[in-house]
Amino acid sequence: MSMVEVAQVAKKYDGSFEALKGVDLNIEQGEILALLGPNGAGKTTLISIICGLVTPTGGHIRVGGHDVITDYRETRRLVGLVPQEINLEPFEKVLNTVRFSRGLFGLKRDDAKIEDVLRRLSLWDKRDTPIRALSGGMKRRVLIAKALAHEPKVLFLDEPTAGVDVELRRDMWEIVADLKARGTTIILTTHYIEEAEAIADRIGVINRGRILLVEDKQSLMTRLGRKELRISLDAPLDALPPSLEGRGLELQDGGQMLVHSYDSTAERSGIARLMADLATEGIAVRDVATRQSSLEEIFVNMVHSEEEAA
Ligand SMILES: Nc1ncnc2c1ncn2[C@@H]1O[C@H](COP(=O)(O)OP(=O)(O)OP(=O)(O)O)[C@@H](O)[C@H]1O
Repeated sequence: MSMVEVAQVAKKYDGSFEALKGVDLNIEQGEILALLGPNGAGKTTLISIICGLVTPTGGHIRVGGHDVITDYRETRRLVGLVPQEINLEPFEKVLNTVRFSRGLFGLKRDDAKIEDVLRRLSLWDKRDTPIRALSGGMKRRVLIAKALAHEPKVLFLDEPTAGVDVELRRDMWEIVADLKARGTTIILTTHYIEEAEAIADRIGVINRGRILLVEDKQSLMTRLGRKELRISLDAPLDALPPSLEGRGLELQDGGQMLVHSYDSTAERSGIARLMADLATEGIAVRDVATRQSSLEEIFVNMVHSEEEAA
């Protein structure tokens, strides 16, 4: 059984604008899924629906096997949400803020649990500090602590590192890795492809209310990631010799660079034969380099071709 099951979920705002158009998504227990998508793609709407904060206009959602609408209380206890915006009470102290969040779920007070959460987020020393005296980064940690106070099984992070510095971003990634190690299922939305590349197990791409794909990160990068062999020539070529035509080769930089695109997963890349053919043609090679398309290029191409098709 998947931890989160989303089937044909649709959302129309104001009865007309379709923010989600039949989304299907399953998330397994203990995995980290990154939802990538441009502004307005529907990411926040989707996670708000799964958390039971926004009502869908169609479809079904189950968390831990419970329906989020008919079994609202049960599913609400299973999920924790770290929102995009900082919505904390400025004069409240850190410890009380987090303790209060646990109380909201009707759980009895458990100071040992709260201490554990605060320590894991490096907030224990700040427990008596009022929120307004914390740095922006510390406030983000408090948001995570609040979301973890009732020990949820599934944690949603809505753009956890938007606008934070590099150091805090890396700290956040460590916090997420630690949660995963403890068995928490994590769904995060992000604009940062680097973030998805660094921490996700699977990647979902969403655009204009539709999921374009959901795939294991590694296989996505190998499947869509073309590789290029860039051969710098001793002397520029005006044109490809006829023996090298029709093999996916391209001359660049005024004929100084020969570019061979190939599928890095194929059994034979054709590189050895190409180098031999260059020697036969008397074409001297100065240098060779390879480059692989990043997840960023894959993503931009995918969203771009969908926009063109629309
Ligand atoms: N309460 C609302 N009423 C009307 N339209 C809304 C509402 N909330 C969101 N929308 C619209 O639905 C679309 C999807 O918004 P959503 O916030 O889910 O996107 P997102 O992918 O999270 O974007 P971002 O990355 O900018 O946060 C947008 O066009 C947005 O304007």
